Amino acid sequence: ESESSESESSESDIISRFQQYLKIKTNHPSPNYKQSSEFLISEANSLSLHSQTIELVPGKPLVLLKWVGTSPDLPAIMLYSHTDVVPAEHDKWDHPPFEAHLDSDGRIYARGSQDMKCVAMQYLEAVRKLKQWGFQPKRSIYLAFAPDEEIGGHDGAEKFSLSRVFQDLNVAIVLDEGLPSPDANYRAFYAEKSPWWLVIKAVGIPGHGAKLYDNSAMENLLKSIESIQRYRASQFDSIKAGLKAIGDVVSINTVFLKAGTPSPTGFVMNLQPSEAEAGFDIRVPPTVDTESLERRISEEWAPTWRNMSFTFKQKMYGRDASGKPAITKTDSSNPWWALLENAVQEAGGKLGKPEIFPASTDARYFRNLGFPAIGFSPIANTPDLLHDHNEFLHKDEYLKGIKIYESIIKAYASYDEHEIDERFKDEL
Ligand SMILES: CSCC[C@H](NC=O)C(=O)O
Ligand SMILES: [Zn+2]
Ligand SMILES: [Zn+2]
Repeated sequence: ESESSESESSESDIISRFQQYLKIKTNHPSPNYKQSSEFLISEANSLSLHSQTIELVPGKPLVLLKWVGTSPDLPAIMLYSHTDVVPAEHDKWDHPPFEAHLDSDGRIYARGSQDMKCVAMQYLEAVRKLKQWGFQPKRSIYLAFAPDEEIGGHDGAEKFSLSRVFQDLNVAIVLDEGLPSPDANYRAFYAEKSPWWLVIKAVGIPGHGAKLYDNSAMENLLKSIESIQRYRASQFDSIKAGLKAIGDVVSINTVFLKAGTPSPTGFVMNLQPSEAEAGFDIRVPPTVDTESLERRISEEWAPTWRNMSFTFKQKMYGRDASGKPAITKTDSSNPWWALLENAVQEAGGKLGKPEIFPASTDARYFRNLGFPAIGFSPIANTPDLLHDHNEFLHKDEYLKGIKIYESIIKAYASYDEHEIDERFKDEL
């Protein structure tokens, strides 16, 4: 009886630590990084982990923790997470997004419960358990808690990945976030799409709203939008037909439309405007022929002969320094992939087919520098509610994820290529 109440109380401690982190308002546009850093450092102290706060940009701290390995010269393991979260529309949630409400079913509602405060705390809880059991890592393990992923990572992962501090860590493998899986198989990502945020603008002759004439700004912009919608449908159709996965196609969505002549009661209704603009969030898989997409943009979607121009608010290429697609290998040339698959399996889970992440994560900065990076969040049987209202994680799924990380950290920190574990020999 005492045993069961003991394990119950430790489970509630684990959940309440998760809730504490979820309650810290690290939402944009002004994330409270001071509070999150203090919390993470106090967790580190309770685990006797060495901690360091790195402020590559003032007010944007990255907390770096270290568990020293017994063979500290072996390349290290990096357990990476971002501390910031996207904003939440409080009145559209069933439970306030920063109260981490645990409902009677066991669901924990909070902004960041899936993206990705869960992962951050699961790393720490797994380390706590491994330490309690007396496990000693062979490789050193770093835990990095970085700012600003949700706004592009420029003052976080980008600067960190290029810093002397990071280079000196001698990292072998980076683990970063993935996505929830609606079924029982976990999802794992070996690459990601690159963001192209495109704005196209049309100009044209203004005129009376009753007139029919060619080359108005609106007509020119709408022709582009029709063409973009056809392209979007062709990409989406190959997913709907089951021929391709979301990670393998170009996604393009219209995210703003800006046109018309404002009036006190809305817009002037009998005036065809001289300018019209639209914005698109495009995501480009790493192996797509970017030149042909660029040609499509300049020749079909924003051709100068139709009085159009375009700019990019963001444009990245998923390539490494040598120009090759920034892809982490999933074959036998990358032992970390097989180790992950095995470790997940030993903890009673299963990985689905390796995927390309449909959006952006900080992992791209490490992959572009040639480091292997795997996107993985141990969340199965859960709807993907990243950036959505009512983001939640069931406590049992959270607890299961800790076991998954215990297994991964054990396997990763023990892996020594000169002394291959017999169990994995076939797969490696
Ligand atoms: C391109 S920088 C923005 C990064 C952001 N990451 C997660 O959602 C994304 O929109 O993919
Ligand atoms: Zn995220
Ligand atoms: Zn996010």
